[in-house]
Amino acid sequence: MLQLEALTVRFGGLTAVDGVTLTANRDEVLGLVGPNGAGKTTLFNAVSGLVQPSSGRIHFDNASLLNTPLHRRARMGIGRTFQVPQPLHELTVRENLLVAQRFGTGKVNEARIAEVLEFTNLASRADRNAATELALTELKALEIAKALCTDPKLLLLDEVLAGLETAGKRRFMTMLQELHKKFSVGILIIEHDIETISRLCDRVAALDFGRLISLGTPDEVFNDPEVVRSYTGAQS
Ligand SMILES: Nc1ncnc2c1ncn2[C@@H]1O[C@H](COP(=O)(O)OP(=O)(O)OP(=O)(O)O)[C@@H](O)[C@H]1O
Repeated sequence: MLQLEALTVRFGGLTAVDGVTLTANRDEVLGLVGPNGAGKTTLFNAVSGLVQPSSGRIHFDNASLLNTPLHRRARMGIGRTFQVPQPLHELTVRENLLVAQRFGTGKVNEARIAEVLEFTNLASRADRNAATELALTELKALEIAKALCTDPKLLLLDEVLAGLETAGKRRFMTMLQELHKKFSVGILIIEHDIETISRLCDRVAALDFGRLISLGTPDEVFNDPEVVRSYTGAQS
């Protein structure tokens, strides 16, 4: 579904993503890991259209994305969440979903919004102010809900579990597993916690200094000496 071919993103002299070739399929949960600054968010930004690649190709459902503006990519089925939840201030939870859906699909589908509110456990919070009246878990659920109501084929999740305590993390992981099946949406997730990635993901891609250094099952990748070296090197 998503195919990256030798994707490279440079910021001046810095190569943030360096020749990454990778495929993400609709029937899988694919984890993206790597030390801080490895290029994970930049790769997401290139796929969703926030940054322009310096070279390489991005295809989604066999169509090139290189000259495709942000809102068109959303309409093609690419949904994303951000590391820091970004609700629209002054608006309720439901209004946030309406705006996200309008942007992502060009129309409003109230039934889909009701289904998504129910699924993300936000139905009772639908008329609350999104910016001031939600707890962190609810804000994170809203990020997922905003992406889900655009009917995505692929969800890019940027550290959605960060900051949650263990029980909240577990509930959230279950929700992600369920939405993957119920809405048949592929997931590409950035996450630092190895246990979370191991439980959630079918495959893992590891980046270091922008390069793809390992790709395989969670076991294969986390036991790959180059991946171990990239993490221990980053900490020393
Ligand atoms: N807009 C930008 N301009 C200049 N440099 C940038 C920009 N965005 C990212 N970078 C640099 O590109 C590199 C990759 O950053 P990126 O945020 O993609 O890494 P990451 O793997 O997502 O890190 P983290 O796990 O800390 O979120 C870093 O060195 C970062 O400082």
